[in-house]
Amino acid sequence: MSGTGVEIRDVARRFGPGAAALDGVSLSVRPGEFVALLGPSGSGKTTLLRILGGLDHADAGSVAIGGRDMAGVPARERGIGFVFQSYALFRHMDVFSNVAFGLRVRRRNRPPAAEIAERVRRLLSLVQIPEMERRYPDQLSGGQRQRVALARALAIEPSLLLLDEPFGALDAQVRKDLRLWLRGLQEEVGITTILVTHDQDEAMEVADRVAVMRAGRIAQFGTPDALLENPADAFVAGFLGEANRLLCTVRAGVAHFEGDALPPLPVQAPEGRALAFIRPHELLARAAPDGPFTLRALRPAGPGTRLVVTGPRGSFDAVAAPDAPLPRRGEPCALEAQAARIFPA
Ligand SMILES: Nc1ncnc2c1ncn2[C@@H]1O[C@H](COP(=O)(O)OP(=O)(O)OP(=O)(O)O)[C@@H](O)[C@H]1O
Repeated sequence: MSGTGVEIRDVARRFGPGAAALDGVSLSVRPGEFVALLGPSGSGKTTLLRILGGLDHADAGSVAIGGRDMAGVPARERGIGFVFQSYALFRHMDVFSNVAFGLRVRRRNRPPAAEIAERVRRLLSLVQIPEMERRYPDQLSGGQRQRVALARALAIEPSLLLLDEPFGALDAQVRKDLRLWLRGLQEEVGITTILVTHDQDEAMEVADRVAVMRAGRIAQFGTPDALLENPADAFVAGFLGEANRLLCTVRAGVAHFEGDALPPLPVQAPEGRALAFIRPHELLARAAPDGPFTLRALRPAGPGTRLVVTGPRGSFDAVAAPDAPLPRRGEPCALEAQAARIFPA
């Protein structure tokens, strides 16, 4: 198995008179890359995945997989493996038959039965459930079912794997284990993978690059680090990671915070009213007898303690200044921003 590149150019899709589900989306995915489509509900993630898979069509624009234009190419001829959250296994078939299904129904290039059996067993051991081939789906846990769904998707040796919230129904710890395992598996087989999720931890943890979607467009496409460090706009800055928001005015390269809540901060931003996004680790709190804030909570207590402080302009997540003693609950304190991302308000 090896991955192919995917080229999406100016794809648009509209389902009715309202806003477009996709409004001019372009994205280049490299062979073997793991890309996450991340965005709020209704931003167009699933629609884009369905168009890639040939389950829906674009009204405009083009999709090429492995350099081949997909216009008019039916889903089953695209060489794509799918795993959807709701993509139930065939309940009347055991695990072996579920995984073998895509090979057995082939009209052309159907491998002989012995080869199918060998391939199915290899896949079941790859997804680490070799001993379950005679079980039926309702005799499996949710995580085991998703592994079978993955084995079934991989059985046809696709060059592209499309995953739509594959772990959505699982509890938090199983989700975490399975996504790390999936990333390892993806590296092992080298298959180009596109994962739809609305869980930013999931996207940031497994993907080489993340496409943040908003209202049918790609707000930003980049590595997890680049998105956190250099968000393209206020939406991405607010959507990814935690951030305190404060209004400010930028004058001569210095941000002056509303109500002088924090000391002025040198910034590189256009003049005028702006919204500052300050990550908790960039906001230092220290005890100050006449400080405008009050320490309300420490969470969790112990190493890496985060502080919650409140003041006239709401509540902020901060960390204790390293050069000062940890403030006590109820004590007045002052805040200082070490860095901020600034966007016009
Ligand atoms: N078959 C359809 N008919 C009408 N509208 C649709 C259809 N499919 C999607 N839409 C609309 O297109 C927009 C994008 O939907 P899509 O399912 O792609 O979003 P999403 O980002 O995957 O959301 P979620 O995270 O909730 O699954 C939404 O406004 C949705 O209501």
